Amino acid sequence: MNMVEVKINEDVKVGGRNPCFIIAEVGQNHQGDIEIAKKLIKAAKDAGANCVKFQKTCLNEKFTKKYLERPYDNPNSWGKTYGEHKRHLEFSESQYRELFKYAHEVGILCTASAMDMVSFDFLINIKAPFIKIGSGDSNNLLFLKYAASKKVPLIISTGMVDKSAVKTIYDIISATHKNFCLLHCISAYPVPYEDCNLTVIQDYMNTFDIPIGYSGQELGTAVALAAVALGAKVLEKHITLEKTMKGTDHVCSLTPTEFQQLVRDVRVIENALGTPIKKVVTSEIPCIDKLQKSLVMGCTKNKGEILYPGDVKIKVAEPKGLNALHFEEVIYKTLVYDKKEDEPLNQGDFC
Ligand SMILES: CC(=O)N[C@H](C=O)[C@@H](O)[C@H](O)[C@H](O)COP(=O)(O)O
Ligand SMILES: C=C(OP(=O)(O)O)C(=O)O
Repeated sequence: MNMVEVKINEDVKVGGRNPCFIIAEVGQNHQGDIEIAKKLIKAAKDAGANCVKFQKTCLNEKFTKKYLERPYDNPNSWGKTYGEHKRHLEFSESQYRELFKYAHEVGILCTASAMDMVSFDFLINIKAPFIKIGSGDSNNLLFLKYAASKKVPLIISTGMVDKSAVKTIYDIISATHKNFCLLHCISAYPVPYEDCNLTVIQDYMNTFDIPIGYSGQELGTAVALAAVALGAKVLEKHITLEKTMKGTDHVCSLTPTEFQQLVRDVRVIENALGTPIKKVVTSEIPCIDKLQKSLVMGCTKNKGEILYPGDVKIKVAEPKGLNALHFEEVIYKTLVYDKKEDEPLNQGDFC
């Protein structure tokens, strides 16, 4: 496991031995409604997430005019064209300030993905603690260089590209600073389980000397939990008030209750990962006392007689004899006391 930490602010560090940093991705699940956005901030806080995240886009920077004008005719659309749809989902600068203020009052870190350079500057301006760069920019080398030059903490997703592009992302940012994490991500809504390729997390951990995480768009929490067990130090999952709401991402999002269960289970897993040193632990002592086998006499024998293999048995006994691991050491030794069948055999009973 690499021990490198990323410093989000004075109080929050990601990676190393720190608990997994869990991001509740609101994205555009707020339906363009600031009250829903606030409910989601509160839900993220109540669920135990470390951070709540939005998506900030300057539409003319991210999309071509023609793309914005194309019809967006589907059940998740908030307008006739893609531009109208996206405009409906975009909060203004003052709304962002209100949301950041609300998150501060609620007591949860709040940030957004910068979907373009203008939005990146905007987020720096409103003092986002770190900036997320989503998979939509994993091939945007110009943007990545720009982001690197600003030297703010970054969390970067790597959907839609292959490993060589991920190395390029790493090279671009690390040429300027190392205060960033890479997230394994597959960009499909939802991701079929067989496409999650979670073991990429381990490959990233072996390749890059920065914290590695996972941004999951698959259904449910099982894959995300496995990501943490594999070593993810950042975990991002979408959150929604209701999966049946209109919008592309709701279906692959977690409800507040599911998000709470995810956070709870992540913490259980982290606790349970423990140490790779196999040892007897204190909580096993009652079971050792009750059920661990030890050496006892297989038959009645007298002082001076030799203990042949069939004379020593391994049984659960009370009181206990020697740990059964010592079986070989006892065989062919001579008894120094008379012993009845089933009596424990202890150090000093033979020579
Ligand atoms: C790759 C990327 O940006 N993905 C984002 C993060 O996961 C998504 O939230 C998209 O913004 C969303 O799926 C777009 O949906 P529509 O096109 O219906 O507004
Ligand atoms: C697209 C985003 O993230 P990801 O690629 O991790 O889904 C995002 O944060 O806006």
